[in-house]
Amino acid sequence: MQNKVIIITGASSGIGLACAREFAKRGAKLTLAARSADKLDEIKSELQSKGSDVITVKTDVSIEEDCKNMVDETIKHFGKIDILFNNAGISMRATFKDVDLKVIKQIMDVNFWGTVYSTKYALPYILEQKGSVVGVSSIAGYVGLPGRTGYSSSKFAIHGFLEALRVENLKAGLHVLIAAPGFTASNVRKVALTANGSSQGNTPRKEDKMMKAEDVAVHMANAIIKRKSTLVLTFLEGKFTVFLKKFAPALLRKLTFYHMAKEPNSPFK
Ligand SMILES: NC(=O)c1ccc[n+]([C@@H]2O[C@H](COP(=O)([O-])OP(=O)(O)OC[C@H]3O[C@@H](n4cnc5c(N)ncnc54)[C@H](O)[C@@H]3O)[C@@H](O)[C@H]2O)c1
Repeated sequence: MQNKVIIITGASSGIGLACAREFAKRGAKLTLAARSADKLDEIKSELQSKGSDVITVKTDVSIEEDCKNMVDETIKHFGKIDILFNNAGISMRATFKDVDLKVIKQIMDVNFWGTVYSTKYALPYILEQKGSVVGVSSIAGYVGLPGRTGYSSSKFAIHGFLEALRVENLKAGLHVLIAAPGFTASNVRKVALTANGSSQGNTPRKEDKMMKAEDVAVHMANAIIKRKSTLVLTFLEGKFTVFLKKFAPALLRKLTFYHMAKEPNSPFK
């Protein structure tokens, strides 16, 4: 990753922040994008004190103009883009029967449209470098998860978008990685949207029993360097789910239902 220019969306916490630290450690030059300028500036200072070349761009990825600006600022400072790491994302916790449709729309705007806008403006520069577009998906992008209709839809949509993009640019030398971490300790569950669009405010799972974002970041960096097409992390929630989806989908539906229904205050039983 030495001297590669990488844009990371959603770099202010969780997997995005851990990737910023990991990629910087490996010599990358970074554009850190998220909505909170203060948080980004703290991270920039930390990484700059270790000698990294880093800029921050306050960006709401659900706003097309912000994504264009993120790319323009990167080109202004670094002159090229090698890798776009589409990581910004939000989740939900409500059944479709109860959920306000604005919640589904908000999730699509951030997870799907954020990826589409960012990729649209960064792609011409990435093609010049024969670089990489990464989409941080989820196991919810392989199997529809109950209580997560909007989240699963957004991740399935990312898979379709990135798979098509990969084939379209086969001859141009573009690398596309679809990465699906399993449960990883982060803010994603705490800030997940409820039926009326408010934040859930707490996590229903034991975050300390999950993968660490720092470990996920090492796998992400290795998968980018090896130009892998997919990365599915963890056996039980990850590889096993993808295997069952292919060979025993009815069994997977039952296991998914009972596994997710066990969560405290699960919105479905
Ligand atoms: N943590 C997990 O268990 C897990 C599992 C699978 C996939 N993922 C995916 O990993 C990615 C990162 O999530 P995380 O777990 O680190 O959660 P997180 O909540 O800690 O991080 C999400 C990041 O996205 C940013 N973000 C949210 N909305 C944004 C917007 N409109 N514009 C710009 N930035 C925005 C947040 O500020 C934050 O920096 C997400 O796409 C998530 O779906 C997470």
